[in-house]
Amino acid sequence: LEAYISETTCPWGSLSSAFQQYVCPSVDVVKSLHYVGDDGESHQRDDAGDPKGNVWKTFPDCFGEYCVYTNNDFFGKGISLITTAQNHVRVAQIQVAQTASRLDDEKARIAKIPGKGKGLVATKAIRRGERIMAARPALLVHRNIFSELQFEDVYYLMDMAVENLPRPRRTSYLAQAGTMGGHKITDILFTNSFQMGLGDDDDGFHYGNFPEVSLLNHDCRPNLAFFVDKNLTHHTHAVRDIRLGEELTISYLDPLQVRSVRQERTQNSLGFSCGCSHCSLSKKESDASDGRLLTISRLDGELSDFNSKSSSPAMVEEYLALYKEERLESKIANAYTLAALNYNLFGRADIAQQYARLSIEAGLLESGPDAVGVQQMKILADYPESHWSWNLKPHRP
Ligand SMILES: C[S@@+](CC[C@H](N)C(=O)[O-])C[C@H]1O[C@@H](n2cnc3c(N)ncnc32)[C@H](O)[C@@H]1O
Repeated sequence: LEAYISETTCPWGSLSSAFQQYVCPSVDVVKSLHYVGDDGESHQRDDAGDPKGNVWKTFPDCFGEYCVYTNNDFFGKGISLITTAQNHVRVAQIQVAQTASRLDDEKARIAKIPGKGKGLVATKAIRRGERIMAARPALLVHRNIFSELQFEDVYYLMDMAVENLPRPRRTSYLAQAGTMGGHKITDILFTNSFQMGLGDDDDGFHYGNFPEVSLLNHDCRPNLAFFVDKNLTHHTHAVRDIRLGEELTISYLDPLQVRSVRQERTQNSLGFSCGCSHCSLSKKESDASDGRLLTISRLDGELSDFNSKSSSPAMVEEYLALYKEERLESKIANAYTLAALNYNLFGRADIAQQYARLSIEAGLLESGPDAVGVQQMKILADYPESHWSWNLKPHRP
């Protein structure tokens, strides 16, 4: 028995309605009203939608502070954690509808991508702002196990965590590529994980594995942005219009770095030689790109120094033009934030508001509605003249 519940409304009144429709759609959530317990019988959930009783299993073999915790029902598909008791409590307290991960099958299909293995390609034209996927983790692993435990103990915990997942979840975990070699289950984690925090402290740092997301290859100029929200859901949205047949990509690294640094990172930390179009530019084109990235970095420093005497509207416009020329749509929210703040410092409320709205739109795709930067730009967009930055450096053309 399942209930279909409409969830999510967009809180951002100041955005264009076309954009809101993409970023904050109303979604049908499948919420199961019954669950199958360990006894194999069907049981009813309580009013909050959670199964009665503790459905987390804790396994007796722990190493140091780290144990395996598995819940066959969490997020509708099951999850295993290798973590401390404190972090287990943090995850167990998350109250979300039991929605399974979803990839809109109408938007993408699996394809072989030359030089990259498998990947996802668009099966229809996709507009900027459209959601591609919302995915839930199969495995969360505390990062300290790799520095604090012996390798044999790490492998034992990894094997146990995956072995205990429900069969479909285990199968999708094992279907992911592992490209670094060594212990297969650990290799899969390193090839396909995202670093994420479960709290504000260092103890919250984990590697999260989302099998549905793992088919997305890397591009230094990707067409998707992603973020993981506080309920551990991984969201991917289009950051520009995408053509039918185009590969869907995310960036595994900071796209503002110059080519040699990006390539060093993919080769030495991620274990592959990047074959994306931006890394394949001729030396001349790549040198020009690196020059723009270095200028962006210099202008960023000037525009972030709110006492700087040299900042000007022309500098802001040059900075944004370089972002566009560099095709940095997947990481442009911060640039619009700096533009909004600087125009507000110059006492130009109208332009500051325009850039604050662009920053909110980009920020919703890059970091989600709860991000501090998005909240702050909302205040500036609505009340520029009450903002701390208002007219501190009046600029008269
Ligand atoms: C998360 S998986 C992506 C899906 C993978 N291609 C597959 O077949 O399952 C990451 C791996 O894909 C390959 N890959 C991703 N982006 C690439 C790129 N830009 N250039 C070359 N290989 C890439 C690398 O082998 C990398 O370790």
